[in-house]
Amino acid sequence: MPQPAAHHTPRYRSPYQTSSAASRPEPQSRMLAVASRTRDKSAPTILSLAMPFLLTTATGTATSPRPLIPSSPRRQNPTTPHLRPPPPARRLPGFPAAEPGAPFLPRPPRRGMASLAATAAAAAAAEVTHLTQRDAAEIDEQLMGPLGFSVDQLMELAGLSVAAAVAEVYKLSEEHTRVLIICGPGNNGGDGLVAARHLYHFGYRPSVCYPKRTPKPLYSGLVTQLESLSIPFIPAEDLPHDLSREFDIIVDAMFGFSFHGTPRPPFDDLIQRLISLSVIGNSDKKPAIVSVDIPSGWHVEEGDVDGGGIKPDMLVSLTAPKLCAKKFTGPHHFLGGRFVPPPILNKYGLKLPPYPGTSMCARIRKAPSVDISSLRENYISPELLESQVMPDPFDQFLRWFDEAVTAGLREPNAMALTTVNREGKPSSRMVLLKGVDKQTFVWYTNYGSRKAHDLSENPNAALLFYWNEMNRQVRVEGSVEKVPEEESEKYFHSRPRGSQLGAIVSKQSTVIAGREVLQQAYKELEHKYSDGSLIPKPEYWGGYRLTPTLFEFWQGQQSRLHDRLQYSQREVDGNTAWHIERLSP
Ligand SMILES: NC(=O)C1=CN([C@@H]2O[C@H](COP(=O)(O)OP(=O)(O)OC[C@H]3O[C@@H](n4cnc5c(N)ncnc54)[C@H](O)[C@@H]3O)[C@@H](O)[C@H]2O)[C@H](O)CC1
Ligand SMILES: [K+]
Repeated sequence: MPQPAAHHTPRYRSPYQTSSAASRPEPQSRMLAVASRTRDKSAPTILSLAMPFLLTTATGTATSPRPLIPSSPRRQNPTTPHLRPPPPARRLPGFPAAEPGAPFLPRPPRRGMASLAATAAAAAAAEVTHLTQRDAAEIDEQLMGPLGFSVDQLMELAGLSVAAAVAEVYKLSEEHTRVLIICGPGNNGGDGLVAARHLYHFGYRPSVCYPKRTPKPLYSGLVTQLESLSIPFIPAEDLPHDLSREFDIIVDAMFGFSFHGTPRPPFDDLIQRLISLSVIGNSDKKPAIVSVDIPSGWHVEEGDVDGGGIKPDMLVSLTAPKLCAKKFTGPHHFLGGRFVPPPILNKYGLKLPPYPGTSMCARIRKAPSVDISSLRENYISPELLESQVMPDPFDQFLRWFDEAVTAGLREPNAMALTTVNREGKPSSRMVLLKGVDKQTFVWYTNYGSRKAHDLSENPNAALLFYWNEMNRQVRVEGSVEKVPEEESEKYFHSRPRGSQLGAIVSKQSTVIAGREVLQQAYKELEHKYSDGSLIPKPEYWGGYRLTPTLFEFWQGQQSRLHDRLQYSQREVDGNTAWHIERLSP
C-alpha cells in the first residue's frame, strides 16, 4: 500500500473545514438516513416513506473508458409491446366474457419498483374487493374445477406468497430468523406447511406446530418435505412456555375461510396463547404475528366480534381479502395468491391491487407511517480491511462494481452526481455511469442542462454510488471535462433509437407547458426518421468525464462501526500515488 509523504498537504479539503463560497466550491455527497426533525423540534418527524437521502455540501476545486454492463437495463420504451394490456381471456362456460381493459383487470405496473407499486396499492386500497365466506369457497371450487387448477398448485402459490410477504416485511436479520408456523387441519394449515419450506430456503429457521395432521397424500408429502430439511415439528403441548423468547415471528395458519363457530382443542388454547402475546405489555420483545388469510378464530365475515381475538401484526389475504379483513387494523396487510385468472376477476368484479414486478405478494394498505428517527438498519457485512483492498481505487471500484452486477442489483451504474455553481450552490441528480477506465468516470447528458451549466462554471463534481443491498457506498470526487466529440458521437449512435429521439426532444432543464409538448415532438421525429435513417446527434448532447482525486469505500457494519477507506492522492518522490487511510465512521 503506498504510504504518504509526511510533509504532504492534501489536495482535498476535509469535510470538517468550513466552506469558502468565494473560491470554487467542491461538492461532497454522502448517504444519510433522515434522523433530524424538520420544524417542531419537540415533536418527532413522521413521514410515511423511509428513504436514505443524499446530503450534498460544497466547500471552497483520456483514454477510451470501459463500457459498463452493455446489456444493462435501459429505461422502458413506452411503446414496448409487453406493456400493452393483456388480450381478452377466452370465455369459459359459466363465466362472463372478459371485457378488454375492464377497470378491475390488474395491469402490470409499468416498472417493477416496489415503491411505485406500493403507492398504486395504497391508492387502490379503499376500493379493494372483500369476499363473503360463500364467494371465497365458490371461487376456490371454480379454480379447482372448470379453471383447471389443482389444490397442490394453489396451495404452493399461496404458501409462497405468505413466505414472500413475511420476508418483505420482516427481512432476514438477527432479529428476524426464528419462525414458528402453527398449522391447522385444513388448507390454511397446508399453506402454512408450504410457507415453512419457502422460509427455510429464504434463510429463516422455521419450526412447525401441526397438531391435527390430515392423512392425505398432499399433506403427508408436505410434512415429508419439511422433515427432509430437518425442520422441527413441535407438539402443541411441548411448545415453550414463553413463545417470545424462542420465536421472532409466529405464522398463524390454523384456520382460513372455512372456519365456523368457536375453535375446538387444541386450537382454542393455541389461539389463546397468541392472544396473550398481543395483550401482555412485554413490547420489548414480542414476536410478530402473521395470519394467513384470516386471523384464526375471527368470524370470516364479521371479524373479531367481541374484540378479544388475535391481533395480528400482519395479514396475508389470499386470492382476495375476506370481509373480516376490513376489521384488520395491524400495520401490514398483503395480498397473495397471484393466480386469479380474468374469468374470476370478471365474474366477481374483483378489484385487487397490482402485484409489483414479479413479486408474489402485493401490499394492500400503505406501509405504516414511521418515526424517521427510529429507522435504523443494523448492517451485517464482511469486514473491509486495508489489507484486502486493491492499491488502486479504480481496481477496487471495478471489483465492487462487478460484485454489484453479479449480485443482480438493479442499475448498479446509477450514481448521484453533485455539481456546484459559481455561487457555491450545490445540486444533485441521478445519472447512469456509462464508462470507467483507470483514469476517469464517464456519463452522457445534455450540455444545456443545469449540471452542464454548473460544470461550465465550476468543474468540480462528486459522484456517489449506493448499493443498498450490499451495504456499500462509494464516493468519488474530482474534476470534470467534456469527452471528445467523436466519443459522444459514437456513444449516441449506440443508444436505442427511442433514446436518441428523446435526447433531441428534450431541451433539458427548461420549463415546458406540459407532457404533450414532448409527446408531440417525439411523434414528429419518429415519423421523420421512420425510414431507419441515421439520427444525427444534437450538438447540445454529449459526455463528461470525471478524473478523481478522492475515493471513499464505505461498508456498513454492526453498531454503526462502519468501514470507511479513503484513497487520496499524494506526491511521493515526484510521482502521484494513491494513499489509503481509514476514516472513523
Ligand atoms: N382459493 C384460495 O383462496 C385458496 C386458499 N387456500 C387456503 O385454504 C383456506 C381454506 O381452506 P379449507 O380447507 O377450506 O378451510 P380451513 O383451512 O379454513 O379449515 C378447515 C378445517 O378446519 C376445521 N374447522 C372449522 N371450524 C373449526 C372450529 N371451530 N374448530 C376446530 N376446527 C374447525 C374444519 O373441520 C376443517 O378441517 C383458505 O383460507 C386459504 O388459506 C388454498 O391453500 C389455496 C387456494
Ligand atoms: K389463519
